[in-house]
Amino acid sequence: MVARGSRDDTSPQEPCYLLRNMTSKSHWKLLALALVLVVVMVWYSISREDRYIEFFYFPISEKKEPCFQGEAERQASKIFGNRSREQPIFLQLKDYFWVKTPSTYELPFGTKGSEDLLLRVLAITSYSIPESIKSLECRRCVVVGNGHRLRNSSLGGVINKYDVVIRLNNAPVAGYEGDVGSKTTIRLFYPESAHFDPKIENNPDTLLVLVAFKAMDFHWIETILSDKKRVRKGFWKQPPLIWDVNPKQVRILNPFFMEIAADKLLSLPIQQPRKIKQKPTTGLLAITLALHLCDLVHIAGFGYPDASNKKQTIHYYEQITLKSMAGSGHNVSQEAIAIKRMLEMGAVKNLTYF
Ligand SMILES: CC(=O)N[C@H]1[C@H]([C@H](O)[C@H](O)CO)O[C@](OP(=O)(O)OC[C@H]2O[C@@H](n3ccc(N)nc3=O)[C@H](O)[C@@H]2O)(C(=O)O)C[C@@H]1O
Ligand SMILES: CC(=O)N[C@@H]1[C@@H](O)[C@H](O[C@@H]2O[C@H](CO)[C@H](O)[C@H](O)[C@H]2O)[C@@H](CO)O[C@H]1O
Repeated sequence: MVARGSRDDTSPQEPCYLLRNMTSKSHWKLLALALVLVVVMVWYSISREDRYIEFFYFPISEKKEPCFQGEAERQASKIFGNRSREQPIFLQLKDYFWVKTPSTYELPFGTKGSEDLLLRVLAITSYSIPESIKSLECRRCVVVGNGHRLRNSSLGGVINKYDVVIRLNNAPVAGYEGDVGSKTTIRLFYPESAHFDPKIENNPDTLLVLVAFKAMDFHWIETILSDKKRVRKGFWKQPPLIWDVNPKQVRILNPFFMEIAADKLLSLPIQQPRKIKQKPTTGLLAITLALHLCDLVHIAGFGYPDASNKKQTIHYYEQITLKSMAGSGHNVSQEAIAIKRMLEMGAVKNLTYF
């Protein structure tokens, strides 16, 4: 006989049994709900950490990638056509002084209307490709984007092994060597992005390549290099007033590369109404340049977070979000498509993920 009140003393019809049955059912429901909540929270935190699209990941190998002379050029001609073969990488004085090279477009896609200011800059800077690059049998290049994906990547050693390391804007090296390396062969910049100490963030022989967006950009570099009276107006952000660089290391990027990046990679109209000024990012421009300068092109640190990911920081070196880019004239989703296309066709390879 079982005593009253013990575990087995209720029959299914009794209210006590029903109550206990209900409680155990709601326990399961609660448990299931908690599980769903945990799954959602894990998924959310992973997606916030910017690690969720790992397509086209290119695992790093210790061996040097085989390099085939002319390979990037072959790929470039598929994307950009053959017209780019005759184009110099950097603008030359002779083309603006002895011959008045006509340009179809205004800056940033051409030099039309900015020739006089440009001439003054070309007279004090240089245009040659350094012997250290020219003499290479095969040019292995890496374009280092400023993306957050480089943070804690430990790619520094791998990046330093390339013959040519291309960096962008004010992306720092000092303090981030383990993730981004310390070698800088070429750095692309414009006045508003020149807020870096050229001596600390570059190597003694780094080429500083000006990407001109407006005639004032030529004027700024002239005042800096010739120590003339600085101009403060006409920039969307005050450029540095002192910038300690050797003019012989400064180059002016041929705006032709901006034109083909806009046209062939993003299908942007080159002649746009004054108000709508859409343009490729400096990173996409650098990839375009690399495909014309190098034999092998790898990229690292490219890729923006999803537009809905409002809190994800975009740079490896500072805490800013996609919001900072509103009004900058870039279409990052269109650029992602262009980069994926280049990855798929094997024109470039990615050291981070995309
Ligand atoms: C406020 C603003 O205008 N920001 C622009 C900044 C800013 O002017 C400079 O950093 C100087 O301070 O410059 C830009 O770009 P930014 O200097 O941020 O980055 C350089 C290039 O790296 C690639 N990138 C960056 C971050 C990220 N999450 N994914 C990436 O793929 C891009 O290809 C990018 O071009 C620029 O010049 O393109 C584009 C940005 O729009
Ligand atoms: C007309 C004008 O100066 N527009 C400015 C844009 O060029 C500038 O974009 C920035 O212009 C740069 C060139 O100067 C680069 O292209 C950079 O990628 C891009 O973000 C934005 C920045 O927030 O401010 C506007 O007022």
